Amino acid sequence: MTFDRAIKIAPSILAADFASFGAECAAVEAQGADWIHVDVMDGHFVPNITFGPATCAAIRPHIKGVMDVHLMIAPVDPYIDAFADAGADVLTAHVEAGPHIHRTLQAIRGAGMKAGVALNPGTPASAVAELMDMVDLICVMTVNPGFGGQKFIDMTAKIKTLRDMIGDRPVHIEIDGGVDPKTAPLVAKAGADVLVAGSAVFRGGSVSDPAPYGDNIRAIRAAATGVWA
Ligand SMILES: O=C(CO)[C@H](O)[C@H](O)COP(=O)(O)O
Repeated sequence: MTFDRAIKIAPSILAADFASFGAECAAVEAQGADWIHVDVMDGHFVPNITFGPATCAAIRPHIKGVMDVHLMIAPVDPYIDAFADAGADVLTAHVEAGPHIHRTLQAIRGAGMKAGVALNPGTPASAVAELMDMVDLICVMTVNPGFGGQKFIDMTAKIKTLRDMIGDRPVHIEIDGGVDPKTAPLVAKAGADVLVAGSAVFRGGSVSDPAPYGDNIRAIRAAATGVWA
C-alpha cells in the first residue's frame, strides 16, 4: 500500500447484501471503489453485531485492492493476529476501546498491517495527540458507531485540527458515517482523503445490476475532488 492524498472511496459492506459479500465486494471494486471497508461489531462496544475474522478471510479472495477493517469491538488485542491472518491491509481500533491503545497500535503494525485509530463523535482530537507517529490512518466517526444509514454529524473542526496535528506525516484521515455527495465536499475540504460510504454507494444497485454503484461512487468522488487545497 503506497500513501497518497487523492480522494479514495471505501464502500462499507454493512450496506451490502449480507448473503453475497464476495460478489458485492467484486462488484463495487469493478465499479470504481478504491478500498473495501469492513465493519466488525461485537454487540458490546457498539449495540450491534456483524461479523468477524472468518468473514474477512472469506471475502479476501474477492477483493483485489485494500481491505480496510474497522473494529468496533472491545477488547481488541486478542483478535489482532486473526485479522492479520484474514488478510486485512488496514486494521483500525477505537481509541475508546481500552486503556492501552498505544500497545494495540504497536501490535497491529507488528502483525504487518497498517494501523488505524478511530474517534467517536464525542472524543476530541487531543485523544490521539501522542499517537501521531504510530498511525497510518485516523478514522473520524461522523455518526455514533453501530449502524449504517444515520444522519451525518459535522466533525469538520475536528478534521482540520487532526490534519494540522498530522503535519507532513503520511497519515490518512478517513471519514465514516453519513457520507454522500452533499457531505463529502465538507469533509474533503477539511482534510479528509478516505471516504467511507455505505448507504450512498449501495443504494439503487445490486450484484446483478451494479451500474448504480458506479454512478454513486463517481458522484461522491466528483463532489469531493479538488476541494482540498
Ligand atoms: O461504521 C459504520 C457504522 O458504525 C458504517 O461504516 C457507517 O455508518 C457507514 O454507513 P453509512 O454510509 O450508511 O452511514
